[in-house]
Amino acid sequence: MIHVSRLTKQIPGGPKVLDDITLEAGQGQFIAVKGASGSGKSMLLRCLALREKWSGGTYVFDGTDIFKQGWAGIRKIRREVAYLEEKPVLYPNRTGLKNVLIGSAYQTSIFRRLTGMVRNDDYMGAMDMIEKMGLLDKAHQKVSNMSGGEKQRIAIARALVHGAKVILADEPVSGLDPHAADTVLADLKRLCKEQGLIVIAVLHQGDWAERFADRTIGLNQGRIVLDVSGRRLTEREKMLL
Ligand SMILES: Nc1ncnc2c1ncn2[C@@H]1O[C@H](COP(=O)(O)OP(=O)(O)OP(=O)(O)O)[C@@H](O)[C@H]1O
Repeated sequence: MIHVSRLTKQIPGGPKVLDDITLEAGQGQFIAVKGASGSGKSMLLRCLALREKWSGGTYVFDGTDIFKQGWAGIRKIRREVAYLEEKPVLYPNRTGLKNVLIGSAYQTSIFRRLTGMVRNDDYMGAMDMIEKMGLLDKAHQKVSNMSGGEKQRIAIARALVHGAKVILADEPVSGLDPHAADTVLADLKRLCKEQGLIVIAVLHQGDWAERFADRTIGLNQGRIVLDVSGRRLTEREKMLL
């Protein structure tokens, strides 16, 4: 469903930070990205989310050749590909439910943005998703009073309610305690299997990649040097990163 071919990112007047990346990801796959600091993990996710301009390459998503479609392609990515940062960007003084309902500007109709009105179906859809993320009792609590793991799960619920088919998560659990990290990753894995979601997550630390991912991709100096099914890396493979 995602087919990236020969993605290159050259910093103007600077180095090539992604070099000839070719990558496919199918529905229901949970892919971990590993690599040393500066290897290009965040840049890869940011390019897939179209938060960075590509210097070269083709990007086919869900059968659509994104760059050939102009704005329509960019809008498709904004709507269907969610980018989750380590500290999710939420409205701290609003409730979990409100945050899930709001969505991003690309996902919310102009009418709803102007009036703040919410259809009953949307309300129920948001509550269903919050329940799925195990946060029903926190739906009406302000996000500022939530833990890091709860905030991540609200951000995931928000992405899914607004139609995300892909979640790109940059170190989604690095600041969390082990139990909260496990909960977030287990939720993501379950959603992959239940909803055919594609998750691509930077999980460089610890053993999260081998415990939760179906596949691990390793980057070194902007190139893919490793692409293995979900298992522990051998000592030799770790040396490549
Ligand atoms: N705007 C920029 N201008 C110049 N260089 C940049 C820019 N953004 C990223 N880089 C460089 O691109 C390379 C890859 O950066 P990236 O943030 O993707 O690394 P990373 O693997 O995510 O690292 P970390 O694990 O430390 O977050 C780095 O060498 C970084 O310095």
